[in-house]
Amino acid sequence: MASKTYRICTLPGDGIGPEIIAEGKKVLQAVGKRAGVTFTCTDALIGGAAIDATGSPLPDATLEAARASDAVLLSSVGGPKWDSTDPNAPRPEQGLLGIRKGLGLYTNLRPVKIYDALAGASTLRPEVIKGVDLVIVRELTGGLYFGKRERFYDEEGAGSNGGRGQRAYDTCEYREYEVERIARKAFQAARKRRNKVTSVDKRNVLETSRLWREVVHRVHDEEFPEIELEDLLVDNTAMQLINRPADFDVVVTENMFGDILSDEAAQITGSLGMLASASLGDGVSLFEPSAGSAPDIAGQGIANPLAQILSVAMMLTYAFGMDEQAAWVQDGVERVLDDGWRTRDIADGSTPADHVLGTSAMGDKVVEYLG
Ligand SMILES: NC(=O)c1ccc[n+]([C@@H]2O[C@H](COP(=O)([O-])OP(=O)(O)OC[C@H]3O[C@@H](n4cnc5c(N)ncnc54)[C@H](O)[C@@H]3O)[C@@H](O)[C@H]2O)c1
Ligand SMILES: CC(C)[C@H](C(=O)O)[C@@H](O)C(=O)O
Ligand SMILES: [Mg+2]
Repeated sequence: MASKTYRICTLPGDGIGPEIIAEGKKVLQAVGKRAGVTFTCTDALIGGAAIDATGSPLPDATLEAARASDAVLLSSVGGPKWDSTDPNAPRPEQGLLGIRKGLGLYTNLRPVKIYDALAGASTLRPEVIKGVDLVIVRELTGGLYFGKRERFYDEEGAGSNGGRGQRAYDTCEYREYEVERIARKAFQAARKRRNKVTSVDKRNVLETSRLWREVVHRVHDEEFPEIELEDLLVDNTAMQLINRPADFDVVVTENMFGDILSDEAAQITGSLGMLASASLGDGVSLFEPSAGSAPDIAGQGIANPLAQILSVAMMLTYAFGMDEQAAWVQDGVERVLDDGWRTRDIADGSTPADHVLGTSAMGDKVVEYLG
């Protein structure tokens, strides 16, 4: 009988993207071989690479290929090469936002977990980060990222240069159903974890936040009364994440707050290079590291591929229901770390030089330790 085949649309993107996605594919192929499943990976263009080749950060062909696949594995986009001063020039990040919107990926899960072996890599004291195991549930297709925006000249906009000056605005908008569905995802996630949700907003200032809090509470009271629900203002959350990170279980918040808080939470683990993410909607899902294209280390073969590899584990769980195989990957990563193998970003003074691996060698190591 022919083995089951899953078609994966792979998007290498820019900077370290092509280097780390190669390691994700390597691990995926090793899992497929052991599980008797075929994974076919087909690359498509996104971000700066797509701008260079086609003029668009998200060519139609890419969105079509993503829609026709069983899952999408993305790396990262962006870099100084495409940082134009022309506000109308295409930006790589538009490709990422476009595919999130195009696939209707309104839920972004960003798990943050401390690996015992990496406790020393964090800038926080070991007793503060002990037991940290939280997930940020970030709303991904609304808010400031997708609101009406404009930049224009007017009299009032003038700076010290006088005359007509520039003026710009972005708008933040949320509809009730958008808050409702992400709240539901957060409570459902909490049911499978420690039954606690922290909802983050800025209700003392923003109307969208007042709507957010109201709707989150309604969904809670009507559908998930057994879950513990805590409200926190976003500025306080930024502080509490550093102060008492182990107290958080599920943190649900709107798009922009989730972007900022997830980088902060990632740093609790010591490196952005460890944080995987899953973007889910009602159709094809997308899996990607939370970090960016790291232009400062691109092309050197030293980037940490573990977030990409852990994104593959999330893909196995969420897209294919292959929990057992996802655990092979997660356990493999954990044992690699337990045995002292590191990439440069998570190495410290006590790491022997022969245990500091490059990107590709780290991918090989995970394959060696699978399961
Ligand atoms: N999902 C995405 O595609 C995504 C996410 C964030 C930023 N970006 C884009 O990436 C570009 C660079 O942004 P930035 O420098 O602010 O953020 P970044 O996440 O690329 O890098 C921040 C720091 O973390 C380090 N880092 C990130 N990933 C790493 C890895 N895998 N291994 C080791 N170190 C790693 C980098 O070297 C850098 O010092 C920008 O164009 C930005 O828009 C893309
Ligand atoms: C690159 C950028 C558009 C993106 C975001 O802000 O969502 C990134 O920072 C992320 O966290 O995935
Ligand atoms: Mg971000």
